[in-house]
Amino acid sequence: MTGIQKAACIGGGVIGGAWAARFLLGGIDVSMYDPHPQAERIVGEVLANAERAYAMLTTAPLPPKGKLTFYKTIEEAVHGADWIQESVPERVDLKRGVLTQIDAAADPKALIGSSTSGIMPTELQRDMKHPERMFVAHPYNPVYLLPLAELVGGTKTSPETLELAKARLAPIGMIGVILKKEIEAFVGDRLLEAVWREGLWLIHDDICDTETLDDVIRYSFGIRWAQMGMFETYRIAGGEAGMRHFLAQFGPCLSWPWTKLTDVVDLDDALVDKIAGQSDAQSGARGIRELERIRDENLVGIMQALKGADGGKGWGAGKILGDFEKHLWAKGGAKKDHLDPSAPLRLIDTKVSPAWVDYNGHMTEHRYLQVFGDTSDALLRLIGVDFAYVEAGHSYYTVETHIRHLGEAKLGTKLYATLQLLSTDDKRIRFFTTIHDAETGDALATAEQLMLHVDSKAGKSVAAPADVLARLAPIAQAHAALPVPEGVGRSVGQKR
Ligand SMILES: NC(=O)C1=CN([C@@H]2O[C@H](COP(=O)(O)OP(=O)(O)OC[C@H]3O[C@@H](n4cnc5c(N)ncnc54)[C@H](O)[C@@H]3O)[C@@H](O)[C@H]2O)C=CC1
Ligand SMILES: C[N+](C)(C)CC(=O)CC(=O)[O-]
Repeated sequence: MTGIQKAACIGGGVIGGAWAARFLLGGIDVSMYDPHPQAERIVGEVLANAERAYAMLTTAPLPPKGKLTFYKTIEEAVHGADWIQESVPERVDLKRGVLTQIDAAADPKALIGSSTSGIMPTELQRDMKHPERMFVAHPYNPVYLLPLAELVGGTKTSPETLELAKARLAPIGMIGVILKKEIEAFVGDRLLEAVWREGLWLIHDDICDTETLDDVIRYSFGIRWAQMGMFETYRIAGGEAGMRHFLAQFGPCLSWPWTKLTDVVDLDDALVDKIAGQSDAQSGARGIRELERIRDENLVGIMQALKGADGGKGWGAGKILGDFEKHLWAKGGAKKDHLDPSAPLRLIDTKVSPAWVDYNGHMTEHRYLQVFGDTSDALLRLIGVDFAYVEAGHSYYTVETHIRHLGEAKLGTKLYATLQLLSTDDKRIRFFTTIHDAETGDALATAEQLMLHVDSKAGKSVAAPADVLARLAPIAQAHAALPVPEGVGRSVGQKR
């Protein structure tokens, strides 16, 4: 994948700060320009939340975090950047001025994206000298978690620019969707505005309050939209007769009408007070950063669930997450030259994230199995059993596991896992993994496990190929000389 080498963020508010976090956590250095006196604090807080979210999102090896530098001018900030993202307030005159300044100072080959929620790129690129590399890259909040950027070109944008932008977003876990034509507010905000307009009327007319309205969304079609969107959902709602039947049944309702879509509610002081008051009553007990953290935990949970959907292939945003993780593993997984076979292999470094903690206030039991599984996956990648190998039809399956819990891991505890081979043959790998507290080195849990090499299409065990066995052999040989770890061969309840 062709990635971004250096990014510049012009504007570091809600969206610019979150773009910066997406780039930095993707290993890209970021130059930032924002005249706000507290820009560094604000971006720092967004980045802290983003790091917390990534720790929950994935155990795949993130690249070393990029370096964030604040500059006093746009010219300095864009110097050397190959992706420049403009995220200043939504005013056409301001954006046009800033983009023209960026254009004058940037490398002519740099891509220039605007975060605008609705202004057409043709309007924005009007005064630029190199408008062919300017486009809208409209993201969704929080940019560091939600993968979509709508890519929209203006009349002067070259088609190559949009393709290049799409390719450069993939390595940071994003998906660029190229729109066929430019239109104000693009696709997402057209839909959101329609729903929002209707929501404002429902509050204005005292049909419900803000909390009830949010409940209606989050207990019903909000969850549905997160996984299938609108048309695939409605296809199912048409039953066996599908979309045609759905359109025939519900199409006529469009003209009854059920909505006030074309009327714009007057956001006068009374309505603003009413909405703000109801929103304070609904959510005011929590600060914005706290609400952001709750939102992020929920989004991570949804995305992780979707990653395992469709028989493990991944679905929707979960498929994008799965592809991102494959890319991370391919780039950073198990650095072979750092692994010394004369000791148990240190294969995983991780941290106890909030989603891992149970009602006892410590890491819950299935997360231990997850870390053990991630560790054996790392061993497999080391011996050449990677995603391509599995897709080609062979794999190792775990057939037996015995876990012992020896200590507690609380929220935020840094962990690492070491693996020692106990015995191997052409089909089997028996091994012993220890999860350690990274601060003290103490063993917190151990697992003795057995994996079997399989032909996954035939559904039976077969001998592993010679090249895999050849990579396994030197590790097995070196580990045979190590003392047998305490706990090997223990059964449940057995006395020490
Ligand atoms: N907030 C949201 O949910 C989303 C916003 N957007 C778009 O992102 C853009 C930014 O919006 P937000 O981040 O929400 O606004 P914001 O108000 O949080 O941030 C704007 C930032 O731009 C800075 N700024 C003002 N003039 C500047 C200049 N001349 N040069 C550099 N920085 C300057 C401000 O100091 C502020 O930090 C807008 O175009 C908006 O439509 C896109 C997707 C979602
Ligand atoms: C409210 N908004 C128009 C700025 C929203 C967006 O542009 C996208 C989003 O994150 O909802």
